[in-house]
Amino acid sequence: MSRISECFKNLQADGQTALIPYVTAGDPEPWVTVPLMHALVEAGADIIELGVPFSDPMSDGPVIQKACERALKNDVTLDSILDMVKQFREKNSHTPVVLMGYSNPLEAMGYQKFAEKAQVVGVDGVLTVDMPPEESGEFKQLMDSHDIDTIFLVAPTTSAQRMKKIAEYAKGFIYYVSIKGVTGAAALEINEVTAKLEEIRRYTSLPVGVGFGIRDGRSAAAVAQVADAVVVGSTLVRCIEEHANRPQELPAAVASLLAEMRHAINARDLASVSA
Ligand SMILES: O=P(O)(O)OC[C@@H](O)[C@@H](O)c1c[nH]c2ccccc12
Repeated sequence: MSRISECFKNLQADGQTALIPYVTAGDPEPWVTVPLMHALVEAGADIIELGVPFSDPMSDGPVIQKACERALKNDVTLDSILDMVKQFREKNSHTPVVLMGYSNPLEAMGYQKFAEKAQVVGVDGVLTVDMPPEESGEFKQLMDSHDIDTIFLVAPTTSAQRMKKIAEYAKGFIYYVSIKGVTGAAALEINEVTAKLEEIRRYTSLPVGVGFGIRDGRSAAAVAQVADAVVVGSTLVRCIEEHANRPQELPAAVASLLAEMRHAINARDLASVSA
């Protein structure tokens, strides 16, 4: 069983929801990423979504776009990111790491080489925003044969027919993008999300995570009531931006934001158990 499936299985057994922070690798400086990942785990992260910075991140809003720019200015490459995962694994063998980004950097390395390296350093999943499952053939096969889960996005506009296709191709979990638009946009609408998750679950028994528009403990706790995982990106990345010129303080500051969300989710979980 993959590290991701194992993680969800354990959480579900305890009636808990996964908390998945997104951070861009190498932002604001390469050395920060590994200590930040450890701090996030300590603050309650169950899975880490590590962004591979890209020069043209078309699904990302200004906050994550700027994070990509900061990281790229430091010459962060896919190779150096794989090295960060390797370093992270020296002290953490249980927290799944999902590489999240656009297909271009993976293509540039070559899918075969990427699959081999990613498996060796301990990457558990990949989410390539601009690669729809129908076009993922060779890539997906390589990920499968190297035990790396392929995670795909479902959007509010995704048709039932495409949901079926995505459910066929997805491994690990399915990522439901709660709102149309880019990362860091408006707040999500919980009733709409609830209805959509019901629909997605008709097609898959995989866990379903929700991201986009989760900004605080309240929205995290609300989503946790209906989703298997809560993904938080821009709120954390904004905190990284604010600490860009005092990076020593950054891991603790970002971790404390995440810890607030963890507490809010747990409080709700407990309330619903006793209700
Ligand atoms: O930033 P938000 O609104 O909290 O949403 C999570 C999101 O940042 C993260 O999962 C992500 C970063 N880049 C993406 C591109 C597409 C889909 C998702 C993402």
